Amino acid sequence: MERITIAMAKGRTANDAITLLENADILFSDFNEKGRKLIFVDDERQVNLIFVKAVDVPTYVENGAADIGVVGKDVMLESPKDVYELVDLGIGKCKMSVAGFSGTEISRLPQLTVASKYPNVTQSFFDEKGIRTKIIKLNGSIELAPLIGMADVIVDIVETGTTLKENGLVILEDITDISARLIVNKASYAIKTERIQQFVENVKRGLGVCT
Ligand SMILES: Nc1ncnc2c1ncn2[C@@H]1O[C@H](COP(=O)(O)OP(=O)(O)OP(=O)(O)O)[C@@H](O)[C@H]1O
Ligand SMILES: O=P(O)(O)OC[C@H]1O[C@H](OP(=O)(O)OP(=O)(O)O)[C@H](O)[C@@H]1O
Repeated sequence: MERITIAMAKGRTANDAITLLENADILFSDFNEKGRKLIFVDDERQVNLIFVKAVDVPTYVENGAADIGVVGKDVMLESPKDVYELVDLGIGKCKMSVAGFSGTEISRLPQLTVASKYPNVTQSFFDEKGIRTKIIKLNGSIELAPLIGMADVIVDIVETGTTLKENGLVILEDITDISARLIVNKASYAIKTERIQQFVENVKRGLGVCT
């Protein structure tokens, strides 16, 4: 049997992703969410699991360092990669939204300053609306930007809405729903077709998705 390598993030989606693999009969008995181990090997089923930063998952898959990846749709939208996106895994559900102070009229401003971790998605979204923007790329604590006057609005992930609420912000417009996707390296899919198709079928069966 050919060995396959799966890349995923050891962040908030890791536990659900591990459960998905378990449902597909792939077990990493020594996995511990609090541990710092970055690579796990299942010799019986010929699967390696590597933990990388969420935004790097598609890079590992595109370059063939991993055959398969589990990654948020937000990451794929921001930096599209030349990979196959095969399954919506239905975990890591959240949405990407424009948020700001209640009553902010986006289209009234001559130029909108937007803070975001997602500058490319932000640019396309406002370009499509014909709204001129200045985009400030941040890597975290995005909700702070309107509070200190650095941006008029933000584009960020909203899950429970707690972060917005606790900072006195509201959703002004939703951009898109987000969930984790299973992505596959194109060459791996060509070379290890049966092995990868079998893996994908097992994952889908574990998800309860009809194939
Ligand atoms: N509340 C949330 N905030 C951010 N991402 C969320 C949330 N809920 C689900 N997600 C999904 O989980 C992924 C983020 O996972 P993770 O926490 O590992 O990455 P991260 O926020 O970039 O963390 P880090 O910068 O610490 O690596 C996102 O790409 C998104 O698809
Ligand atoms: O709607 P909620 O459930 O409150 O979740 C949304 C928040 O979670 C994420 O931040 P994260 O925890 O990744 O922190 P950071 O971006 O500030 O690093 C995201 O950027 C929002 O700030």
